[in-house]
Amino acid sequence: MAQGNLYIISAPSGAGKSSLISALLKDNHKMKVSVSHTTRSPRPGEVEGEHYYFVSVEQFEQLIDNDVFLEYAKVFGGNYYGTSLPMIEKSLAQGIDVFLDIDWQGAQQIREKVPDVKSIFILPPSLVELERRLIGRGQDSEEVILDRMAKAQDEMSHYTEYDYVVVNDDFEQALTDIRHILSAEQLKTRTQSLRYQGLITELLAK
Ligand SMILES: Nc1nc2c(ncn2[C@@H]2O[C@H](COP(=O)(O)OP(=O)(O)O)[C@@H](O)[C@H]2O)c(=O)[nH]1
Ligand SMILES: Nc1ncnc2c1ncn2[C@@H]1O[C@H](COP(=O)(O)OP(=O)(O)O)[C@@H](O)[C@H]1O
Repeated sequence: MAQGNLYIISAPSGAGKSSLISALLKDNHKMKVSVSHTTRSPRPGEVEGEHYYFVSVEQFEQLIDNDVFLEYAKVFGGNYYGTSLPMIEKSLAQGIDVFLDIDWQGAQQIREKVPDVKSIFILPPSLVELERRLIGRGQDSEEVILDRMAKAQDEMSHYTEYDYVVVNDDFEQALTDIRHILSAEQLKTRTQSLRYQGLITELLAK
């Protein structure tokens, strides 16, 4: 069976990553989003095991010692965020594409370990609009929003490390751009050779 593709999506907080990923999940496409572990507190409405696995610093450090993480980093407010390996491996082996919503530090670690990972960076149309979206989301205090805005330019300065860049101005357009990326990736020779192994053997038989 063909292996699923591993995708990284990064963006400054508020650029629209989660909204775009949720919309993609509704497409008729075999894909999953990896659920990370974090030491940050849940926001209202966030569900354990759906948005994150919420753990203490001690639990997170135990998981690091047990080599559970494919990557991990401290992202906001000194909180740990990490991607655990077992679920990803299982899904990819079942031919399911897996999306990682992670920051640039995690992306760098994964590129070292999984050279054929595909990465997409989402940019906001402006800093003013980014702040408007963070405020509009209504999930963070003023202090946290200031922290997220301060980190936004640091995150965005890494955009050249990614394979694709999508500007999330018009939501539907950004979604279409990502769908095109997924389609193109599925048509890559390496992926098609695995999917059509039988056909190719038949076509090339003497
Ligand atoms: N390295 C790494 N970053 C992560 C992971 N999970 C989430 N992040 C990143 O942590 C940042 C903050 O996430 P969060 O606090 O949920 O706020 P959000 O920006 O609104 O999604 C985002 O840039 C996420 O992409 C992870 O497992 N590893
Ligand atoms: N293209 C867009 N135009 C206007 N608002 C958007 C757009 N994309 C996302 N949003 C809104 O911006 C806010 C932040 O989006 P979210 O997906 O939570 O960002 P992230 O996951 O990158 O932090 C949400 O309220 C979302 O509905």
